[in-house]
Amino acid sequence: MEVKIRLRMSQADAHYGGDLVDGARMLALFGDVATELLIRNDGDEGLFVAYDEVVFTGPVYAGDYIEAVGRITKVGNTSRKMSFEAYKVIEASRDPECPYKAFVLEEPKLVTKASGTCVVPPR
Ligand SMILES: C[C@H](N)CC(=O)SCCNC(=O)CCNC(=O)[C@H](O)C(C)(C)COP(=O)(O)OP(=O)(O)OC[C@H]1O[C@@H](n2cnc3c(N)ncnc32)[C@H](O)[C@@H]1OP(=O)(O)O
Repeated sequence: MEVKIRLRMSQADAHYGGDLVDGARMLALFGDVATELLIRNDGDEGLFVAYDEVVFTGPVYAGDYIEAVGRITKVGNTSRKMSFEAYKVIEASRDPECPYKAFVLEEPKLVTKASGTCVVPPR
């Protein structure tokens, strides 16, 4: 089972110079993907206990469209190990002369990957 969320990074998501979005924003998306995976798999929102890897592979800017995907990779007693990727699928213009231009990417760009573990109540 795979869960996918797609959304546009708004001006309110810009946190650093040049409208760069905080990397933690991608982790917030992964938290929502994890929650949906747990609801579908276990009927419970669960709790995120730990990430064992987070890699930011490309910048995200206000106006970019991001797809966050995740899946459960290992089922324990109460633990559910998961992997996640975030892809940029539409890129906002970085040209101040053409601020409304945007580009559909032929190939989605991997911007963040991660893996971690959530915990659900025992069955
Ligand atoms: C996804 C959510 N809907 C949204 C969120 O992100 S919630 C926000 C952030 N998370 C929290 O606020 C949770 C805070 N943590 C807790 O409340 C507790 O740590 C916990 C309830 C999540 C776990 O309690 P704890 O007593 O630590 O757990 P254990 O009984 O020791 O272990 C339970 C299973 O989890 C495995 N495990 C524990 N720690 C780790 C770790 N660091 N890395 C990987 N796995 C871990 C442990 O092995 C148990 O697995 P099994 O039951 O044997 O399968």
